[in-house]
Amino acid sequence: MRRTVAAAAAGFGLRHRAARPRHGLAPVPTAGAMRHLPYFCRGEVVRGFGRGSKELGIPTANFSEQVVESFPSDISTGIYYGWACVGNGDVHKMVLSIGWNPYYKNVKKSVETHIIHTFKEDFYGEILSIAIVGYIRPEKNFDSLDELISEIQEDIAEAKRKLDLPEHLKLKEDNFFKMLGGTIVNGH
Ligand SMILES: Cc1cc2nc3c(=O)[nH]c(=O)nc-3n(C[C@H](O)[C@H](O)[C@H](O)COP(=O)(O)O)c2cc1C
Ligand SMILES: Nc1ncnc2c1ncn2[C@@H]1O[C@H](COP(=O)(O)OP(=O)(O)O)[C@@H](O)[C@H]1O
Ligand SMILES: [Mg+2]
Repeated sequence: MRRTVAAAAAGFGLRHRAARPRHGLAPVPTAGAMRHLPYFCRGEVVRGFGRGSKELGIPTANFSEQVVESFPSDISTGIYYGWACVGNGDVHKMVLSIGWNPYYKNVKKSVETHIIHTFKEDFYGEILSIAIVGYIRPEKNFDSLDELISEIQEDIAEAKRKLDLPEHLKLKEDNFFKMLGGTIVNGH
C-alpha cells in the first residue's frame, strides 16, 4: 500500500484546508481528511445494499470490510474525490464516500466509489484501484432522497472541476495505476 508523501500532502492541505461552504455554514476543519492524502488503495469490489443504482441512480463500487478496516483509523469520514480504475482499465475521475451513510443509518462503515464514467456492465469481483486526492465535505443526513441525490450531483460537479487542476491531474499518471495486474494490496 502506498501512503502519504508527507511534503506533498502538507502543501496540499494548506490549499484545501476548508470544505466548500454550503447553505451559508462556515467551512469545517478538514485536518483529519487531508493528513492522509493522497491515499492509494486497491481492493475487490463487493456487493452493498444495492441502493446506489436503484434508489439514487448513482452506483457506488463498495470495498470489502477488510479493505475498509485497512484505512487509517483517524481518516475523516466524509466525501472525497480522486482517480479510479477497474482492473487494468482506463483511469477515470471519481467521488468517494467514507462512513455510515447517515441518511440510511448503516451499522457498518463503508468505503464506496462512484466512478464518473459509464460502464457497459457491472464489475463485481474486479480489483478497483483508487487514488484519493481531495476532500469535499462531511457526510450528512437529509430530509429527502432528492436532497441527497442533488448534493451528490454537486459533489460530482465539484470533483470534475477540481480534478482538472494540474496538481491533481499529475496523480492520474501515477505509477500506481500502471502496475497492470501487479501486486494487490490490503491482502486482496
Ligand atoms: C459522492 C457521494 C456522496 C455521498 N454523500 C452521502 C451523504 O451525505 N449522506 C449519506 O447518508 N450518504 C451519502 N452517500 C452514500 C450513499 O447513501 C450510498 O452510496 C448509497 O446508499 C448506496 O449504497 P450501496 O452501495 O450500499 O447501495 C454518498 C455517496 C457518494 C458517492
Ligand atoms: N460508474 C460506476 N461507478 C461505480 N460502480 C459502477 C459504475 N457503473 C457500474 N457500476 C457497478 O455497480 C455496482 C454498484 O451499484 P450499487 O447500486 O451501489 O450496488 P452495491 O450496493 O452492491 O454497491 C458496482 O459494484 C459496479 O459493479
Ligand atoms: Mg454501492
